[in-house]
Amino acid sequence: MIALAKPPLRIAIAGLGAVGLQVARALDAGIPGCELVAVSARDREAAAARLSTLRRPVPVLEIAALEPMADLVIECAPAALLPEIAEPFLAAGKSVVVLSAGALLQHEMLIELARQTEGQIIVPTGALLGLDAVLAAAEGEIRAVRMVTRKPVRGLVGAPYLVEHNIAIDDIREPLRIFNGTPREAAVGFPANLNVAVALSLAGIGPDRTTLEIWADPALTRNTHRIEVEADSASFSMTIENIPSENPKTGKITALSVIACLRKLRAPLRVGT
Ligand SMILES: NC(=O)C1=CN([C@@H]2O[C@H](COP(=O)(O)OP(=O)(O)OC[C@H]3O[C@@H](n4cnc5c(N)ncnc54)[C@H](O)[C@@H]3O)[C@@H](O)[C@H]2O)C=CC1
Ligand SMILES: O=C([O-])CC(=O)C(=O)O
Repeated sequence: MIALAKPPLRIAIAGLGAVGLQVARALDAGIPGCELVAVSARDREAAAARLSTLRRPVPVLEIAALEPMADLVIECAPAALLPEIAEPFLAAGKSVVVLSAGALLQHEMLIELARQTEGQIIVPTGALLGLDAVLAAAEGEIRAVRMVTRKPVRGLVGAPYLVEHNIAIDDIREPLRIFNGTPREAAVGFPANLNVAVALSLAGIGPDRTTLEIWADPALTRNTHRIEVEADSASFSMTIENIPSENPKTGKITALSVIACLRKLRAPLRVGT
């Protein structure tokens, strides 16, 4: 006997920028088992105009109005909005896809809330690679995880860490190391830039034992992340060179990672950890 079809997962998107708009378009084009039901945006009129080309336009609502309408929300907004977006969904035992992964470290109560209600926080691989291998290695013993991020100057300007430490990068002619520390420190100093390092640390040995260097490189056009892992099961190193999207801080692959993650939620065949 064939089981009855499940109702589609009702999906809301909070933040209609470089990531949100592309994910909205993909959902509108069709991701099996998923249905876009609403979005939230700062400028609601502009968002409605951007959505008018969808086959099935959806309402643009306040953040607080999303939860009653949806089973899952995709947070792709400025990091400061993470608690406002995630908390109602988690309190109701629902799921949240989190792009502003760095902000999870400042709001660890969200993870505790998900534990209590059996909700779920899903951090997609985003602009990074290899979290499947890092997760597998973490089931054994990981000795070290190192990450080196190199970004074009325009992908870093304005970061609070640079302002606070009076580091001027606009006119540099050579690559300059601007940070050497941990993902926990970077999440505060580079909230719009180093979500990837926090995602890596959550998959591996945590935000205090992972090490991170950030370089501003005037010759680069791509956001480049290199990861090196030493574990009792394997040693591996990986590099990704991200082509920036319409937002120079965000690689094009980020939205595609979210789309792949959504496709996996109801897929008959799941590949990768
Ligand atoms: N985990 C990862 O691998 C990556 C994470 N990110 C993070 O994902 C998030 C989204 O990135 P992008 O789409 O590039 O950013 P974006 O700046 O292009 O879009 C964010 C959108 O949120 C909107 N917004 C602002 N206030 C709002 C409010 N009160 N209600 C609803 N919407 C509001 C803005 O108008 C903007 O359209 C950022 O936090 C970014 O740092 C970005 C790249 C990779
Ligand atoms: O590489 C990118 O495109 C984005 C990035 O570093 C991040 O948000 O963590």
